[in-house]
Amino acid sequence: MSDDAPDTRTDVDRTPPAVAVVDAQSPGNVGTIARAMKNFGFEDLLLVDPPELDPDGEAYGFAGHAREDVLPDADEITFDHLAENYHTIGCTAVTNEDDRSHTRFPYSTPAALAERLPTVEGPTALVFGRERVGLTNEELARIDEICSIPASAEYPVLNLGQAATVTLYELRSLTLEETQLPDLERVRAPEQTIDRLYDQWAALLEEINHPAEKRDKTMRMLRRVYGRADLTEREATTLVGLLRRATDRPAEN
Ligand SMILES: C[S@@+](CC[C@H](N)C(=O)[O-])C[C@H]1O[C@@H](n2cnc3c(N)ncnc32)[C@H](O)[C@@H]1O
Repeated sequence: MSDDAPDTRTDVDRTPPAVAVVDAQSPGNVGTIARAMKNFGFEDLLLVDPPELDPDGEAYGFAGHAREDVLPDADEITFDHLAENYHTIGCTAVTNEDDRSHTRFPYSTPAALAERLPTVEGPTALVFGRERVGLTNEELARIDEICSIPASAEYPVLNLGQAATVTLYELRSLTLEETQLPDLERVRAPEQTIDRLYDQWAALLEEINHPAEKRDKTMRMLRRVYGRADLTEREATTLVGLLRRATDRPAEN
């Protein structure tokens, strides 16, 4: 963010949640999660009972640029330490059958969590479970709240790497002040350029002897079309140029 750009996010807690993975059975999953963390600005990876992470193996192979920091900086901790020192958010697929249990219910979606997490005090951790069996009921019972990704009712269980990636994407407002995407607002056509476009259209309607009684209606239609089109400056000036050439064109014999 540039120095003079207004920061509308001053109320956001700047400490993003840690990401904890419990008993990740495959090193590749740890690498995938580390990469997603780096993509979406998360830094603190906590590993409970991790597999061996060989620097020449799958974890580092899948981690992309996270092999430089997120992965080597990961902390190995116990589940007890996690439960006792963090506000824990257990990520798990929740289904209709879970609505009477206090283990997986109630839940927040990741999008709802992104809104509410800044109001939670102290260190927080998103907790992901094993690829094969997820988080056990005993582990879920010690977790403070549940987060579940809305997915197909027929098949709501994502694989571990996908679940972490979707969740971190939804929570990116907690970590990223800006993304790589160019600001569309900066390239949008200003009002003066759009006015020039309408002036050129009016000149063209005149040029082609569009019936006088239809001109207002036609101009209204054009304003609606361009209003929906959300033109960039470059698009609008190109159209102005083309219309000007059509208007200036000498009459054909
Ligand atoms: C392949 S799943 C585990 C499947 C296991 N049979 C279960 O039902 O939990 C691996 C991990 O991905 C995460 N996960 C998968 N689907 C999810 C969803 N819809 N919402 C939130 N987390 C999900 C959970 O952390 C889960 O422990």
